[in-house]
Amino acid sequence: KPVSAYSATEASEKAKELRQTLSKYSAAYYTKDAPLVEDSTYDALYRDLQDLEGAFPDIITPDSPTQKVGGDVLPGFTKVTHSIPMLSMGDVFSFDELREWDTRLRGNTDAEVAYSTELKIDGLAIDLVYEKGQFVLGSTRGDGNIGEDITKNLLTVAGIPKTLKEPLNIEVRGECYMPKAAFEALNQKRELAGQPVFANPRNAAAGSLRQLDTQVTKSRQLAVFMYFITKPDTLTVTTQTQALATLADLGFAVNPNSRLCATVDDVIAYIEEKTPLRDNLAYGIDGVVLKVNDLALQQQLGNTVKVPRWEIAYKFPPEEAHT
Ligand SMILES: NC(=O)c1cnc(N)c2cc(Br)sc12
Repeated sequence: KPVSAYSATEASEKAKELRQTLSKYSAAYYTKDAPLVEDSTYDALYRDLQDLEGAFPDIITPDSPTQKVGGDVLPGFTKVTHSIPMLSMGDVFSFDELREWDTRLRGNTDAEVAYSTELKIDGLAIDLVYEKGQFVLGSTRGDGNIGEDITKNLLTVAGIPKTLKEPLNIEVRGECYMPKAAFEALNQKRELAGQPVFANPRNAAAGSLRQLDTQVTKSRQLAVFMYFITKPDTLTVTTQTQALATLADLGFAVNPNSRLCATVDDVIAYIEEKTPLRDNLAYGIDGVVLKVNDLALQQQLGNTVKVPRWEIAYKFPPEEAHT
């Protein structure tokens, strides 16, 4: 029955039952040679638990299979070890924090600092590998080092060329998302079919991509915005703005709202300009990303244990609950 039909108590009981069932199934899957159920059954129950937890966050328990560190790799998917870790990103929640971050960064280098300022798409990170211009491997972020092979599913997603305009060996990263209109239509359909609805477009995109049934993925109208080339030295790309232009030239969907900002004041002006447009965008965004534009300087600044020093996400205040 739809998640919206559950009372908090029922949701908590149903979640407990799902956790027990899922851990029984995954124990059998990983320890015994014969799984107890089809992957698709496991995935469906896993998603039901995710949907319930999405609608009733306080029923989430630390031992829930959905809470494994860094997003566990679902059974049924081949694992992919990323060539370069897919790090997450630090974030700030106010202009004052953003200015502090900018001051600290400028204190770390004598070089000129300019920022490529980009919208933070509310989807899930993906990695795409091309060999001689052919798309050969697509994967999720997973825990940052090991993700899931979702190549077949990504072949159904708009904005991902199967063949590049040049026979390049290249690896690119971006965000896969479900457009708001597709999200609304999907939830209406699920509601009518008595299936649990998705809590938000990001969950819907994740659930649609991490599907073992590619036909389901194909039906979900997913799209991407690409924003990162992991091996730019194979190209004459030395800045992030050039990387974005190159991605577009190669046939990838690139978000049109990026801007080169010379100072943090320019970034704040960009944020103030873009924030009111948020509700009119065809896709969800949850903030703005600043990246040091010069790629050599990014390397020089490096990463902390968890996140790069050369980029930060300014997160929008949580949107008032949609009625
Ligand atoms: N434009 C960007 O760099 C960008 C956009 N949307 C996102 N969700 C993310 C996440 C990381 Br990590 S970077 C980035």
